[in-house]
Amino acid sequence: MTAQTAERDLSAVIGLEVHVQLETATKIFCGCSTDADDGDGPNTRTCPTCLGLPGALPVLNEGAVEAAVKVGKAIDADIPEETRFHRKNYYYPDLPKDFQITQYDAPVCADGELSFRVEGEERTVAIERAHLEEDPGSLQHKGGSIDTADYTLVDYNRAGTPLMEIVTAPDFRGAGEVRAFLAKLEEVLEYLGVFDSTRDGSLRIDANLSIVPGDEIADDGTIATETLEAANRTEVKNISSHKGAEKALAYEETRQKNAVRRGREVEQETRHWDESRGITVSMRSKEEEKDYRYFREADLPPLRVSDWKDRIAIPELPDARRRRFREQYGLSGEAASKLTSTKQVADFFEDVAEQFDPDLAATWVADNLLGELNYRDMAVTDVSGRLNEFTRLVELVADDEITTKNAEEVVLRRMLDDGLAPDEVVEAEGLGKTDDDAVLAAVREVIEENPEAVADYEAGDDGAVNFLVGQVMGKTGGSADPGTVNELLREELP
Ligand SMILES: Nc1ncnc2c1ncn2[C@@H]1O[C@H](COP(=O)(O)OP(=O)(O)OP(=O)(O)O)[C@@H](O)[C@H]1O
Ligand SMILES: [Mg+2]
Ligand SMILES: [Mg+2]
Repeated sequence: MTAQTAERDLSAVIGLEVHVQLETATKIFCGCSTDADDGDGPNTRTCPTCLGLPGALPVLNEGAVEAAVKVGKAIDADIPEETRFHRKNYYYPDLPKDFQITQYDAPVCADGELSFRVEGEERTVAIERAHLEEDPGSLQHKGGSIDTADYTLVDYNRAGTPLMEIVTAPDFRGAGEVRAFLAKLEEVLEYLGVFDSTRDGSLRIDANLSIVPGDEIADDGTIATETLEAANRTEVKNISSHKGAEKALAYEETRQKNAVRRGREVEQETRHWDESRGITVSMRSKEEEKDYRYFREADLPPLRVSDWKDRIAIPELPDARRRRFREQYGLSGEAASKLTSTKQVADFFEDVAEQFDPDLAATWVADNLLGELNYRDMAVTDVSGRLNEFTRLVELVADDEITTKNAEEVVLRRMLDDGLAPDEVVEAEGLGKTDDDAVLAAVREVIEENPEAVADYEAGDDGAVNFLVGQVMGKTGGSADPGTVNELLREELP
């Protein structure tokens, strides 16, 4: 077999476990703040419960369950009548009580799915389950990374932050698909208001990858369960960015394909993604389920969500909102995508579109505002308190009080750079369109001062008007409307 056929005959199979921090004010089993890093220093947001001291009892945070139910609804999952917590036992310094309270056989969400677009195609990946659990503390490796550090410090401020672990089926066939999926997942979670992507470490990925011979993949892309179970997979733990996941998986795919091609077996193991070196390194052989000695968490009774879940509402999700924007406002697909990129942008646009022609609102929000914000590394959330100022700017343009060019290039920029209100910029820069009398006076002066151009015009040279328009624009400091000047000139010329 040549290397080329071998390449074609092997396919990567990828499944993800995505851990997302749910946005709640307090931790999942105690009243400590979830603000892990508000400047007070390590281990200041802790109590006997999240420190795992003997005898401390967990009390479930209702807000965390509501957030989880919202996620379940957004991914079309089944939310069972009753959900339960289990103890997953393992020894590691980030987990002082030596077990993590998590879910096992009755997770809060099961059998969901998420669709996303990759390279112009719609893909749907199954979500096997999504369950609630507590985040462990965070380790800080000093003098190196996890495998090379001199020593390690532990901070329990993060311990007990509500996490949702979202487990996909092994439905991905490449790292690029994973990246597109993660972007879509984050978008949905942010729309739900249960997640903050700007928070450090708020999304962490365990990426599982195995190599399967291409002829084991059916025409519809499915792979037999026995094949999936038989394939040795590696799990790259704790990747903290989309880009990291993409790179780690691309690396792992190449590494495993090379091993298979050389006739070596891939070890079933847990690996670590070393961001700075751009490689994955072996950490330990993969633990098996029995290693965790799962058993019921007796300190938390089973939770009935059956009637409660119906009262938990979710907002319009990005796909639906994009569709509605196209229909209701007549926007192009591209404009609708841009304007729904975050819930905040979409809300902002709708506030502006309520007051103006949707096309004008779309141009101003999608092109001008987002462009200028992007250039400054700012987000719509940085200006959401200034909606009135922004609508005033659009109003100045709509009412023809300032030119579009000045609005874009002067007013908007100074609003963002100097925090000025639009009327203040117009005043400071003298941008108000010159009133008609002043323009007429300038037109007459220009005709007086340029007898040669006037003669050319009389001789039939229409281009001479353009020259005269330029002269008038110069006299009025660019504030006159060129179309009006043109008309006035033709009226005044002999
Ligand atoms: N052959 C395979 N190749 C790649 N990924 C796979 C394969 N089979 C299963 N997976 C993926 O492995 C993951 C299994 O996650 P799950 O949480 O169920 O178990 P785990 O990793 O053993 O448990 P833990 O939570 O302790 O890490 C899923 O994302 C699944 O899609
Ligand atoms: Mg898991
Ligand atoms: Mg795992």
